[in-house]
Amino acid sequence: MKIFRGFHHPDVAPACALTIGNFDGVHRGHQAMLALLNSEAQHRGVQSCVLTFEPHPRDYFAGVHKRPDLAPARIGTLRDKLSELARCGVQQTIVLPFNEKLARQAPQAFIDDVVVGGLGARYLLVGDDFRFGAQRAGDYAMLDTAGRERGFEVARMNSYEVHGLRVSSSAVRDALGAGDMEEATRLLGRPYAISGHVVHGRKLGRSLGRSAASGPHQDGFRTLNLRFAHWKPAASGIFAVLVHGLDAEPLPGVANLGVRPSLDPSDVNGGRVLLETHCLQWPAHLGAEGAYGKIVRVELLHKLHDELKYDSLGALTTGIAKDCDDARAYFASSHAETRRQTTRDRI
Ligand SMILES: Cc1cc2nc3c(=O)[nH]c(=O)nc-3n(C[C@H](O)[C@H](O)[C@H](O)COP(=O)(O)O)c2cc1C
Ligand SMILES: Nc1ncnc2c1ncn2[C@@H]1O[C@H](COP(=O)(O)OP(=O)(O)OP(=O)(O)O)[C@@H](O)[C@H]1O
Repeated sequence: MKIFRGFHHPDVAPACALTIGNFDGVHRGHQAMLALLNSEAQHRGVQSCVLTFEPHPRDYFAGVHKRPDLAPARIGTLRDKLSELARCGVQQTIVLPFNEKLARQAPQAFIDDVVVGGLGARYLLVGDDFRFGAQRAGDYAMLDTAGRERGFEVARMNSYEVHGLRVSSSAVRDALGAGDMEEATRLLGRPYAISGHVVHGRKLGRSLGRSAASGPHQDGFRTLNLRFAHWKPAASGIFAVLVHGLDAEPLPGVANLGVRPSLDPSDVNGGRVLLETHCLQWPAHLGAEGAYGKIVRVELLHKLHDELKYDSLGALTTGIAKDCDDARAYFASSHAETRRQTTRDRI
């Protein structure tokens, strides 16, 4: 999949079958839409193209109005979105910075500058609730009229539903917020996952478990850390996870997604949202530093509990040791084994 920031680039396809939206999570409704988009693009001999925004428009307005509560919790980072769009077979994605100019652009100007002038849309597919342009004043009827005048076809996608409910990013956010990973999986059509480069933490984890130097924890609770590049993740807490991309088989682990309230907030990652994963069994052949710089995908299969503010490092160590035991118990259950089998081929 080709990715462009903005559409003023010589390699942007001169004509395309287009869809527009935020695509946070790339859920089953989005997937159904993208399948239709791909087949319409193929039929017309043009590229399938997604136009998406970064930041999310509601993040932009939350900033302008100094109302962080208006920002939607984020299901995935831009990296997650782009990798799922590519997996859905999209040929080209344009990431448009959502800024003041776009926020103020009248719907007709958006059609002229972006849809026709910038992207050469021959076919435009939108959802049944799609609105666009300043004040969200543009709608399907306006697009349809413009399409007749400017020579592009406009189609509307019916709501894709699961058990009678429209699948939406908001519904996925609600499921993740409630820690209901089974419901999130149903809506996403895959287990919820976060991917990214393994970055350095402050290497405290390796000494944490050692104070309880016995049993399986004598090497400490080393963690592999991914940054979640948004301040408001839709999910948070402690999870049983599978790590893909390090070894031939996914590695079972236990992870913390959050801001680590028990630690000193002034450290290098203080306040940043991290996904910190402790693999329950670290393959010897990877070596102690074998994960740094690699891109991994961590599936959050089952929530154990919310992040806690422990009052000492000793209490944190005891808490993590219990989380490891609980994750082991989860993986020992037949239910988890089924999930593990079904995710194996998605590295
Ligand atoms: C399974 C697990 C559970 C955790 N739970 C919490 C928690 O409830 N509260 C908290 O403040 N930090 C929690 N942490 C974060 C640890 O404080 C952090 O991973 C540890 O200090 C290592 O940091 P480092 O990777 O920078 O070395 C957890 C970490 C793991 C791996
Ligand atoms: N279940 C669905 N069925 C059909 N089309 C959908 C569905 N969900 C989203 N779409 C369409 O996909 C495009 C991108 O959707 P977008 O990510 O902006 O919205 P969303 O998933 O409804 O998110 P939110 O809940 O935050 O409004 C839009 O045209 C939207 O109408």
